[in-house]
Amino acid sequence: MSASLLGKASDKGLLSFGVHDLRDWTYDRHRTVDDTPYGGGPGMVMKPSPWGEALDDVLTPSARLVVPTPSGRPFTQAVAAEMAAGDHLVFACGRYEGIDSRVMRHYAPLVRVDEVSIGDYVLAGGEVAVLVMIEAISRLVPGVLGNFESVTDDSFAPGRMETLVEGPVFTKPRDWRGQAVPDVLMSGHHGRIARWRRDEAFRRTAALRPDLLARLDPAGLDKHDRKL
Ligand SMILES: Nc1cc(-c2ccc3ccn(Cc4ccc(CN5CCCCC5)cc4)c3c2)n[nH]1
Repeated sequence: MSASLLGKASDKGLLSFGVHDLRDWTYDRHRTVDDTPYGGGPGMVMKPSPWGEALDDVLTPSARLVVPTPSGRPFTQAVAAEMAAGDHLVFACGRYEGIDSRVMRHYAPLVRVDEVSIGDYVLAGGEVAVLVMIEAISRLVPGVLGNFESVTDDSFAPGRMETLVEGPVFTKPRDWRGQAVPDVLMSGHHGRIARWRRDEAFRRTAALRPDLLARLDPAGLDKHDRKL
């Protein structure tokens, strides 16, 4: 029995994973996957032919091809939720300076192709970006997370803001190094606790992520509070 989140999901038959080695689709002695860029420039570019052979074997008509790249569409919670609704995701992990652009163009008429960035910084390849996306997507698949609670409310539907706007959290002991847990959380008054958490969440978000605040639906948050 696996201990990991994804291992458990796999054991439960909620998700299945396959990892493929691009070099299995090379046919030269050196198993070449890269070459110099046309037009010059730094580094190497991944050849289109191994990718074409591999993706012809791995893709299915209902698959969605996800290609991490520094300049792609931002990967957000909403994109994660969109991808979690699908039944087959194929992630193409590039290296070097990226994959020959003709590969994405070739598959665009056949399957949904998304070139996606996980942030405005440059990694050495797509693998770590894919791990980030797999974790963010998998936790939104029903049954994968044990505590899938309170996100069923439509104002907190997965992919909305429920995991991006949160207040401070506390657990035992009640006093730690001279800091006490806020009294309201000990009151047992769920209405007051919900309101305090919402206010703290807004306060933290205003301070750290004012850009998110603009997109928040206060009505939704209020509605959520009333539900508690
Ligand atoms: N969010 C995020 C995703 C990635 C990511 C994802 C996948 C791959 C595959 C390779 N790399 C490395 C790399 C390095 C530099 C460039 C830019 N370079 C400029 C000059 C002309 C050619 C292109 C592109 C790719 C990747 C990087 N980084 N950050």
